[in-house]
Amino acid sequence: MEQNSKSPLSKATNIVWHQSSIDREARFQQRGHRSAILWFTGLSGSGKSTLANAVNVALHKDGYSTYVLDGDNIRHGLCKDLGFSDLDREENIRRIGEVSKLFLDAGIIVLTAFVSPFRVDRDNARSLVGENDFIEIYCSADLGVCETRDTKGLYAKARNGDIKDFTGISSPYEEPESPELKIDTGNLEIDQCVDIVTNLLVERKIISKISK
Ligand SMILES: Nc1ncnc2c1ncn2[C@@H]1O[C@H](COP(=O)(O)OS(=O)(=O)O)[C@@H](OP(=O)(O)O)[C@H]1O
Ligand SMILES: Nc1ncnc2c1ncn2[C@@H]1O[C@H](COP(=O)(O)OP(=O)(O)O)[C@@H](O)[C@H]1O
Repeated sequence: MEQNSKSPLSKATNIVWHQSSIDREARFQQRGHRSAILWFTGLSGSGKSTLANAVNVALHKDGYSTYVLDGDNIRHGLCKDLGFSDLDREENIRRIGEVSKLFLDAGIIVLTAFVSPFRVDRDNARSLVGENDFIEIYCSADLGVCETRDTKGLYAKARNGDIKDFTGISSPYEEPESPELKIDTGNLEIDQCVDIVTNLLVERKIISKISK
């Protein structure tokens, strides 16, 4: 199978896809649960990291194999060469999509917490995997709420002009049109948000049950 042969970034020639002898079904049998990508998106301060980490704790406690990829952390390593221009964000999300796909193949429920402001970039990440494997979770909190939280003081800096291209202030956020979940993280308690996510995982038979 050819991979990314049409990507302008692709320099791969004479490369042949190597099929692993252990597939997702085998990992599912061993682990007792399916893998999935839980793609949290929303403004800075909307609660992506908090919710992804709380869901992670709930799943881990029940023995499910999980991993969180968080924007702030990934930008210290894998994506430390990238800034916040539209093109850099596109490349950031492209890499995260590819890494998430590897986690999916490894049988892990991967939770990604990135602003991922552009619809086309999120849709490209979705298109890398099967429709049932990608769960887009829109952490929907008003800009005013996010700005009031401003845990890192970034909104204040963006308003002052000390940070350029800041999402919601000087760079756009394109709301998801039909996410699997839209969660009112501006008003709901974190535990309520966690229940919404874990209930969907049970409903979709990714996990069999979750303890409350
Ligand atoms: N210009 C600008 N715009 C948005 N966010 C900024 C910016 N500069 C720094 N930060 C901090 O970086 C975090 C967002 O990184 P992401 O990798 O999630 O961004 S993106 O998906 O590539 O748009 C984001 O983290 P969260 O607050 O957790 O969302 C910010 O803390
Ligand atoms: N559902 C929620 N209700 C109240 N406060 C929240 C909620 N989710 C997150 N927070 C708080 O909002 C702030 C920003 O959350 P964070 O998870 O860092 O957002 P993001 O990752 O989207 O930037 C933190 O102080 C966090 O404790």
